[in-house]
Amino acid sequence: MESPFIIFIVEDDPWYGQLLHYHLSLNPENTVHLWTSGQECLDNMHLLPDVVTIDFSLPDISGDKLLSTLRLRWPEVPLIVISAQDKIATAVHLLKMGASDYLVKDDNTKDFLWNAVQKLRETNGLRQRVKSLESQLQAKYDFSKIMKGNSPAIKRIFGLMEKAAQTPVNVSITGETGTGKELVAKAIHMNSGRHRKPFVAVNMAAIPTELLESELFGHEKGAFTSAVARKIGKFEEANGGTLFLDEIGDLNPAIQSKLLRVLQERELQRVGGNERIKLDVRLITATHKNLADEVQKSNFREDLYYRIMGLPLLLPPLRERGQDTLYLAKYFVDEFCREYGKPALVLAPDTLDKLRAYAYPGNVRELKTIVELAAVLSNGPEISPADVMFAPAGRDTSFLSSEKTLRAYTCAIVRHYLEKYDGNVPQVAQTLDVGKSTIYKMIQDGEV
Ligand SMILES: Nc1ncnc2c1ncn2[C@@H]1O[C@H](COP(=O)(O)OP(=O)(O)OP(=O)(O)O)[C@@H](O)[C@H]1O
Repeated sequence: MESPFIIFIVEDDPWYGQLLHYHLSLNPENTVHLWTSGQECLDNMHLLPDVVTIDFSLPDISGDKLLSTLRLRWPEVPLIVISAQDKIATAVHLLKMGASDYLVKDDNTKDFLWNAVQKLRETNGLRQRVKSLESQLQAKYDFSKIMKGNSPAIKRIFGLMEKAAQTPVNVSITGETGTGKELVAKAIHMNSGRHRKPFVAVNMAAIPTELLESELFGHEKGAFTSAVARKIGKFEEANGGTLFLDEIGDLNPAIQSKLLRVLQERELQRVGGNERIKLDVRLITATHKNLADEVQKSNFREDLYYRIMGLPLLLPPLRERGQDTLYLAKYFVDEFCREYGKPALVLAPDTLDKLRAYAYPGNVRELKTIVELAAVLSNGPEISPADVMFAPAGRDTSFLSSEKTLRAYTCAIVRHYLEKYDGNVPQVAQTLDVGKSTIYKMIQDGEV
């Protein structure tokens, strides 16, 4: 049940007070209290009224004195002044002191008061809804609630995210596709002092080069042939909040220079415009490339690199997060069942082996897709190895270019064959001409 809307009427004329009390009590959701003096009202403020109506001429405290006391101590509570005087100067004075409304005592007062209370109820309802949605959103972005992981590598990232949320420093996130870069950026924003302001994400690689400048900085009407109206750019959209620039490593040199200037000057001019627009934007960038290498190769401006680097976060690929693969797989299965109202599903031991053996070039995104598909395909309470389907082999074309140690290559090869033969260790051992126990040991040590 909704809590009642508490109304205080402070009125020394008993007949008039009763009239207002009766009228406002017609709505059963209102709880109305009638106080005949200012002191009585102050003594009962612990009841936390949603609105107080004040008669301007009270016996003990003047209306404006009571108004200023209430305003000072309970600034959130709306105050409606009811007065016999129809003087504009008094009304203006009281409204300036913080009264929400000023009503003159006449035959219509009770109806005006009814409407004023009704409006406050609606505003109150909306305010509470906004508050509850805000706290839901906040809870949704609680680091540990959205970013799952137990490995030391990911825990280190959580620690850095915490630090990033507490300061307005720029953040640069590096990680392979699907490692959670956008999730990290959103979580930092939602846990920072800017969480009530916009979070705007732009994928630089997805926007054609010729549109990028106007997309980021906006344009004025007529700036170019197709500019039929003024357009606000992503920087302006994010003003006061956070701008997440994904795939920053793919930026062409001309836009790199413009971006650098905007970041240095903390203001921008829309394309074709003269007005200088001040910016207060927290920048989070992400890339799957090694930006330092790109600087070395002269593909990325060194000055821009240092300007955006801020706090660097290196998201490890899933295959380097040890037991997190299985931890995340179980989490995604539970989430899937909860979301679709399915009875709980478990991953069979062979399925866990199969999931553990795969390299996940698409990282967490790929694991999530695989596990959700497996949950859809499964018959009965257990997800079997046959329900788990990986993308066609041979996707990982970067095999030799990634410059791993010999041991890491060995593990990758064993992982590949375990995947190919559905975790059938004797068959993998036979194909690679190694002992079964070597492979069992690698599985046991979490290497494959
Ligand atoms: N640690 C995690 N816990 C739970 N979900 C995760 C985690 N990491 C990533 N995800 C989920 O994986 C998917 C991919 O994450 P996200 O889009 O943030 O990755 P990305 O690195 O930005 O990818 P890309 O580089 O391809 O844009 C999303 O559905 C995200 O919610």
